[in-house]
Amino acid sequence: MSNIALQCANVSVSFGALKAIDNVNYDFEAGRVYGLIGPNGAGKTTLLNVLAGRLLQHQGKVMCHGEDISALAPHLRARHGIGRSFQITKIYPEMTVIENLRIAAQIKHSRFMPFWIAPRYDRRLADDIDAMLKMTGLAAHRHDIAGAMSYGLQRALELGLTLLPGPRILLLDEPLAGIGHQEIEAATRLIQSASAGRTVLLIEHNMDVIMSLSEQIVVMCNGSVIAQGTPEQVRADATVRSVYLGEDE
Ligand SMILES: Nc1ncnc2c1ncn2[C@@H]1O[C@H](COP(=O)(O)OP(=O)(O)OP(=O)(O)O)[C@@H](O)[C@H]1O
Repeated sequence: MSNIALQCANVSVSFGALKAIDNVNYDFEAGRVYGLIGPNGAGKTTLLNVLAGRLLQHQGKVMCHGEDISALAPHLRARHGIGRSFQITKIYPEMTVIENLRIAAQIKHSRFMPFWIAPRYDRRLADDIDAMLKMTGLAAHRHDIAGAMSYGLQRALELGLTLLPGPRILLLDEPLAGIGHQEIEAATRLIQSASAGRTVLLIEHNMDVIMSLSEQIVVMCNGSVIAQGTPEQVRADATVRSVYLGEDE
């Protein structure tokens, strides 16, 4: 069986005259963490939207474990094990942490449950929620109103909501955006533990974080993949340095 989890085959996206994605071909191997970098407007979020099914108007194909998923909406891609988080936090701010997680757990187990199954069903929900509270470090905040917590904790909760259905493929769009300095380390550790055993595509502008978390870096510019390799290879790549890392380095 192929070890390719996600595949872009000749993917292009146009917004009017602008070619946001220009014939991208890329195979993402199962179980690896990929960092997607590139200057503003390079096409990173657009590519993630194509993979997540939020942008169905594209040319070319998206394959998941060899199956063509190009026409599938996001909730149907979720059934193929694809989970996605956003630049802007998507939680239920008026609810408590545990209420937020309960909704995600209920969606996960949303099959018809006869009443005699209910106690076992409830136990499964409770187990899933407990596991996620532990993983996200939110156990002590379980009864806090989500929207009143620090932004770092809100992002941890959002990642928990994304992880609860058990995705095998995680698409993370700037998971550290807006997080204060003091919370970056904990958030990075959480992403690292969430990545274990999964295929991950990560967009992140914090270079130290993305270089430390990713096994492979994919560099985009003007809608194309212009370089790829390990973080060390990409740091040393002359083209990447001139178009992207140049000024910072
Ligand atoms: N819905 C849209 N309509 C028109 N143009 C769009 C749309 N979405 C993205 N674009 C344009 O497509 C190009 C790629 O945008 P995209 O958001 O994918 O880049 P990015 O690499 O994620 O940038 P950033 O790092 O700033 O988030 C940009 O020029 C952007 O302005």
